[in-house]
Amino acid sequence: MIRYREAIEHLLAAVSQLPVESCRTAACSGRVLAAEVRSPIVLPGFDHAAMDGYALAALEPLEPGSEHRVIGSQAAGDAPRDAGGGAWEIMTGARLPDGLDAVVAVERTELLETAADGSPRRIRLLDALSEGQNVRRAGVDVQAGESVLAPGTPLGPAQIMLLASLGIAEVPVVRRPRVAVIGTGKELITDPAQSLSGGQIYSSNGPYLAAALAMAGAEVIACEVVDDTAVTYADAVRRAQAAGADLVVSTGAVSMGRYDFVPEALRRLGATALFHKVAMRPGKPLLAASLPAGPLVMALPGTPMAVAAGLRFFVTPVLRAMLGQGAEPELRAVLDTPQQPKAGLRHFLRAAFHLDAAGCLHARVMPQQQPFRIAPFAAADGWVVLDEEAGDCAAGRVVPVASLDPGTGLAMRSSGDDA
Ligand SMILES: Nc1nc2c(c(=O)[nH]1)N[C@H]1C(S)=C(S)[C@@H](COP(=O)(O)OP(=O)(O)OC[C@H]3O[C@@H](n4cnc5c(N)ncnc54)[C@H](O)[C@@H]3O)O[C@H]1N2
Ligand code: MOO
Repeated sequence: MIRYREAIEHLLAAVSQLPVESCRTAACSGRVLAAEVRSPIVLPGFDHAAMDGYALAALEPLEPGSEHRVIGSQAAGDAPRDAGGGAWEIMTGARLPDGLDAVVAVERTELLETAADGSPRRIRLLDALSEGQNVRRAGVDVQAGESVLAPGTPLGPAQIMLLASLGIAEVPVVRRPRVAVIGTGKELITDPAQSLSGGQIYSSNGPYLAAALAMAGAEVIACEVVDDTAVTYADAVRRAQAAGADLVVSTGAVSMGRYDFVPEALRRLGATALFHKVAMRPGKPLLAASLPAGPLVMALPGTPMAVAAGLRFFVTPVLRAMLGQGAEPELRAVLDTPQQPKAGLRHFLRAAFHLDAAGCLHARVMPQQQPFRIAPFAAADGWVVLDEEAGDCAAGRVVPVASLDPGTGLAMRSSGDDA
């Protein structure tokens, strides 16, 4: 039985980054950037007004009470203009006429004279005005040629705003890992409209994995359930292979029972085992193997929390490697509930998080940690990880934590007041 770190090393040695493809900026949310993006233009593109008001030349600071003739009007979208020696009415976002360098907000002026059409002709300043006031200078946000996004960046709405503002229509992204999900067990019912009989249960691992894999950036190309035979399992793996899967994630049939045929089925397919059984709880019987012509197979134990821990702490790092991303940054929290983990095993525990008054993150390990229990998982905020040498953990110990799902930040649903 190997340890977690060693198992991850074996997995990462078996995968490499997937090919690069082009993606429309408008459609790139959830993708991972494959190459550095440099800006083709400056941002802002020209000196412009930050307020609706008047643009003036204020290299020599202007006195409160000074009066100025208004000779033109400039709105957002208007072409460059020469100031022509006077003040200009100006709107927020409008390009400053050449020769002007300061903007006074309209409410900080007194209107002395208007033209027949109602446009301002003469104004008085209520305050002093100096160069640069209420002006957004060209290039202060982004310089031309500046590196704005690094490879490996997950693209979301904020990055789309930046790319769109730079007029970048397409970006290089890493192809989504193609993942086939295979559930095993004749007890499983996949149609929620079907009523259960005898020892049947609704399959929850398939829908969970499909949702979690998508959040981790994968494309789920198949999600099926096979019965308890090595032949149907091997057929499903072959179908995944033919469909171009990079990864097969299966659940169940990897433990010690008479119907736990996955190791044998993979052997017969010519797969090379990377490891079987990891010193951890839950999910110990996890098996990983690689087929000669791909894909990598990660066979998670069927128990729902073994699937959840396997997805979060084994499949997610593999997908990150395929997407050209490094290891997830480690997060830590103060443990509120003392724990006595079994020595030599890594424990993945469901927990509720809250922030204390000082803004420090706390984790309360839920009392119901049995691996078959699904309800506490759906009520949890995330995971507490206790490593093999953690020993007895008193309250107050700082421990590693992780978000409940891959690809998300920490979220918490309680303020901690009820702690
Ligand atoms: N003699 C031993 N028995 C067991 C051991 C052991 O070391 N020696 N390990 C236990 C551990 S730990 C785990 S975890 C389970 C893993 O067993 P399998 O991977 O063989 O999984 P199954 O037996 O097929 O299923 C386990 C459990 O999960 C339910 N299940 C399966 N698939 C789904 C699904 N798609 N949706 C919802 N629930 C599912 C299944 O009905 C079983 O209840 O083995 C222990 N036994
Ligand atoms: O590792 Mo298993 O999920 O404890 O039952």
